[in-house]
Amino acid sequence: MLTKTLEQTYFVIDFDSTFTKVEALDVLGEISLAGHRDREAILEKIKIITDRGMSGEISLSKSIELRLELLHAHRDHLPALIETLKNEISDSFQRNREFLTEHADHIYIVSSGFKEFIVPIVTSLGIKEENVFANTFVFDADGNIVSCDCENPLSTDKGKVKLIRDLKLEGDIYVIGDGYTDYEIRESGLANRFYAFTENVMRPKVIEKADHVAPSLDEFLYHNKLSRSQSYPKSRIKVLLLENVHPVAVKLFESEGFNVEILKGALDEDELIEKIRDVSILGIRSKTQVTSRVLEHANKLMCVGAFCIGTNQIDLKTCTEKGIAVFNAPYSNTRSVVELAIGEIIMLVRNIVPKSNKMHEGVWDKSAKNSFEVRGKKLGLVGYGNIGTQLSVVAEALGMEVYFYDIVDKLALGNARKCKTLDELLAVSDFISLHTDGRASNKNLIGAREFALMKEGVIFLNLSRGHIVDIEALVNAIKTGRVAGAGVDVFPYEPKTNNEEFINELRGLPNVILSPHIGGSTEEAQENIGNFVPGKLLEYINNGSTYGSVNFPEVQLPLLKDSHRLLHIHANVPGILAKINAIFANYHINIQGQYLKTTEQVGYVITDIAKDYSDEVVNELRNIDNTIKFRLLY
Ligand SMILES: NC(=O)C1=CN([C@@H]2O[C@H](COP(=O)(O)OP(=O)(O)OC[C@H]3O[C@@H](n4cnc5c(N)ncnc54)[C@H](O)[C@@H]3O)[C@@H](O)[C@H]2O)C=CC1
Ligand SMILES: O=C(O)CCC(=O)C(=O)O
Repeated sequence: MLTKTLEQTYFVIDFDSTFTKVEALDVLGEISLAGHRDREAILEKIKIITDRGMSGEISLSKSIELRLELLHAHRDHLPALIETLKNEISDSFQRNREFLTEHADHIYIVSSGFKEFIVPIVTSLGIKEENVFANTFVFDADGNIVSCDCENPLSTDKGKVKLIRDLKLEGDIYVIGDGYTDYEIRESGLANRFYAFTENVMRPKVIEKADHVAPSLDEFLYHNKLSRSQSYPKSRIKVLLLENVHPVAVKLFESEGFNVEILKGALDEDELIEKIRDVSILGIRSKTQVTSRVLEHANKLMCVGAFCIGTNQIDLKTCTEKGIAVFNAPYSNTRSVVELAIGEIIMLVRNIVPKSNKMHEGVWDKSAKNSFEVRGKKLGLVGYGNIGTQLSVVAEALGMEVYFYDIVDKLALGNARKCKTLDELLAVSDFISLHTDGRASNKNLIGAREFALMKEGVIFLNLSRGHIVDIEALVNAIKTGRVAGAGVDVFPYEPKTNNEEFINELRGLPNVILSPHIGGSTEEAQENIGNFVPGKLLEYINNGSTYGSVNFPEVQLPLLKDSHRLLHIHANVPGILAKINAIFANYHINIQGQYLKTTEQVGYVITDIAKDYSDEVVNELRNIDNTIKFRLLY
């Protein structure tokens, strides 16, 4: 539908840092200088020379000459170089092989690099060898690379201009490249447009001269309405990742070509309102509040990823009303919380923290008074979900008797005993650990009344959500000795960043372990979450699947193949599916696959159809009454 063949247009594409992610001579240096004692220093020099040449600071011929001198390269190094470059082809070129082969007659690779490595790389993606214009190495009798073919215009300044002039191409010329020498073709008047390619490097001097900036080949193809692998260039889709999510998540989005912004801390409501306007994918952890006010300004937002378990910080109802799918990571950090809880239970019942603090002050206080084993003691779990149940199993392995209370009827694991009421659990337990979710109605679930029901000298843990415990009541219970030790990881108010002071009445109390909401903060958990949540978000963006969403009708869709997928999100009112299908019938469109799932609030209809259909179909679908969001994928 969006394809257009530009019969008379030639695409002139640069190689280094455009077709590939890297500068090939830098890579050759890494290979040829392996084992050289000044390798790093020489490589740095080569990089500087490359950059100076690309940004037009020194002449091209000078840059080639200086680099070849430093390289000490040999013919035998070339196979390894080619192997490396094969893995370094720019992602958007890899994705758009179809464009490269379809337009092979009109695609020219013009580079001041060298044919010896360029030809094998570009021909592997369908470029014609006769359309590759580049330098060639000169070898000495022993196979050392000593120079380049001086007759070739591409080894001289303005060489690309000379070459294009000599080619006498009849038609429009669009140049795609990252370097100043690519822009020079446009400057000379020989090219109609110059696209500064920034997927791998950004050169301000080049960008300022460009007719258009292309963060990926998809953007170039989209701009020219050419056939492409992405219906909408991902470089135009902004991803905002807050609260220091694991770098693996950033990489996953970047390698798909998204425009990613990362911030270490959380943002407050007003700051987020400012940022959210042009954001399509938002990633947060537990601190960022995605309120209805924020969502009012989130006109482009398609999905939110909570890089944690809890989603109480997100206004899920408003997200659903606005057609924004929300995902979380329900299991990835549960083990980490369980291990911390077990560790704290033992530390608290042995009074280790006050003892350790005294030792640091030089006080040796050896005594068994008020120190106990956990074996045979009663552990009461409030909330028997993913964390509560795992803790139940591990605690039993330590010989503890487990009691639990959950508002939902849950299967007891091992020998754990179900309590009928919270009060019953509070009265029986030597240790109480909270593992409920953070729903609003759980606010102050544990307050003065509940502490009064607990055994004298109970050990109390909250690693779930801060608002579940009335802090003032906990402080009183500690001061009166009702609570002999407490482990608190979560607080009603938590600092937004590591630079903000932690202010709380629990500070300074004896035998109280305070931790900065790190129950789930282990390398393992964060890496797992960093893989899991982007996986869900990308499945939704790329394929429409909502499996695992916490607020959307869940569908696991087949991969899209040879068809276009139309995603229609609407308020769940009668008759929408009929209206959608009436439009397909009116336009004689054959449906290749259709899926419908609803929740109380919304309906989600996914329809796969053949590629040939008119724009009116899309317009009519978008305009059905009660439509919340419409998306097209191919
Ligand atoms: N400190 C940290 O870094 C972390 C904290 N968490 C928090 O831990 C909590 C538990 O997580 P999961 O076990 O994965 O959640 P989950 O959703 O699997 O389990 C929560 C359980 O609590 C029950 N529940 C809710 N309200 C209750 C109430 N008033 N009384 C009794 N039971 C109630 C639910 O029925 C459910 O079975 C959540 O609040 C989560 O946000 C999770 C991971 C890390
Ligand atoms: O690691 C975080 O930021 C939050 C962990 C948490 O509380 C959760 O997963 O619910």
